[in-house]
Amino acid sequence: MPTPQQLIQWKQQGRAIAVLTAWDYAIAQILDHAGVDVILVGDSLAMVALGHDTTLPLTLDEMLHHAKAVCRGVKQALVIVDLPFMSYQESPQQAIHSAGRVLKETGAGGVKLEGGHAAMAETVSKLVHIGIPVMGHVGLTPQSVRQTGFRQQGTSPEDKERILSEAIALEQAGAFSIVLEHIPADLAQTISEKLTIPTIGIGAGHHCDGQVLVTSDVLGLGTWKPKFAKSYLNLYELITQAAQDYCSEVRQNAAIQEPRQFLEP
Ligand SMILES: Nc1nc(=O)c2c([nH]1)NC[C@@H]1CN(c3ccc(C(=O)N[C@@H](CCC(=O)O)C(=O)O)cc3)CN21
Ligand SMILES: CC(C)C(=O)C(=O)O
Ligand SMILES: [Mg+2]
Repeated sequence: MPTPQQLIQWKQQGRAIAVLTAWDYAIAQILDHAGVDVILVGDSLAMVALGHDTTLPLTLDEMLHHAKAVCRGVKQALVIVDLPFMSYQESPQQAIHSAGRVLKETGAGGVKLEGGHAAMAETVSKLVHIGIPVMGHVGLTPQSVRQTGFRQQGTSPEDKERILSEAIALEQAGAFSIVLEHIPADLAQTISEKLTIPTIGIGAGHHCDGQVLVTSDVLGLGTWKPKFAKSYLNLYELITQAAQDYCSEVRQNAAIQEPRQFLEP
């Protein structure tokens, strides 16, 4: 199992970090056996597993329920859990309480939270001082969807400057890694070169130190995905075919059995 410290060493060695999301035991077990380095229990599960339109409705208790299931399926990978919207933004104390529950009640190795402004960097620093590994997340931060939509961030010079300074602040606060979501590739490259800790990109080009995708997008399981997400399989079609094959077999067998019932005394 890679430790947060090992991920920093992998960056120095130029070994790329492969991250995928999981929300239940079955998927987590397969990803772990497949050799995925880090399994993220992303709050995107609100959308891909629970059917919400955004990640905002997910509660900490719901996240703990999914994170426990994921951890039962993982033997090798490092498991990181997203802190849900409004389970950490109120105060560093609230963040400590929520991250503490994640580490106490699941087998996870750390938490991820969104944003890199001064107040969030202070929260990260307090979590790290307690001994809780923290992954940062800047660029498109879906918990701010009501402000930004799901649009690409870091397109204006001021925005680029702000996102770079947030990433630096998170590294200085002690984050062991940072997700860069939906920002231009040149900005992601600049940040990756400036930081000692590894960057994990999603829709942020090929110059990051690792990549993350939402597993339902990779598997082609959902009906909607971001334009930057690559599918390696079309599970939607495969499951449809299997379910239809099953239905016709059940109906065929029923058709064979039905006349017999009339023959029985
Ligand atoms: N299935 C799934 N995959 C994800 O990667 C993902 C989620 N869900 N849910 C949480 C966030 C939301 N993410 C998203 C969602 C949409 C776009 C996207 O396609 N943006 C378009 C349209 C933006 C708009 O609404 O105007 C773009 O052109 O940027 C990007 C990232 C990434 N995360
Ligand atoms: C896409 C990743 C980075 C995430 O935060 C999530 O799945 O919730
Ligand atoms: Mg998330």
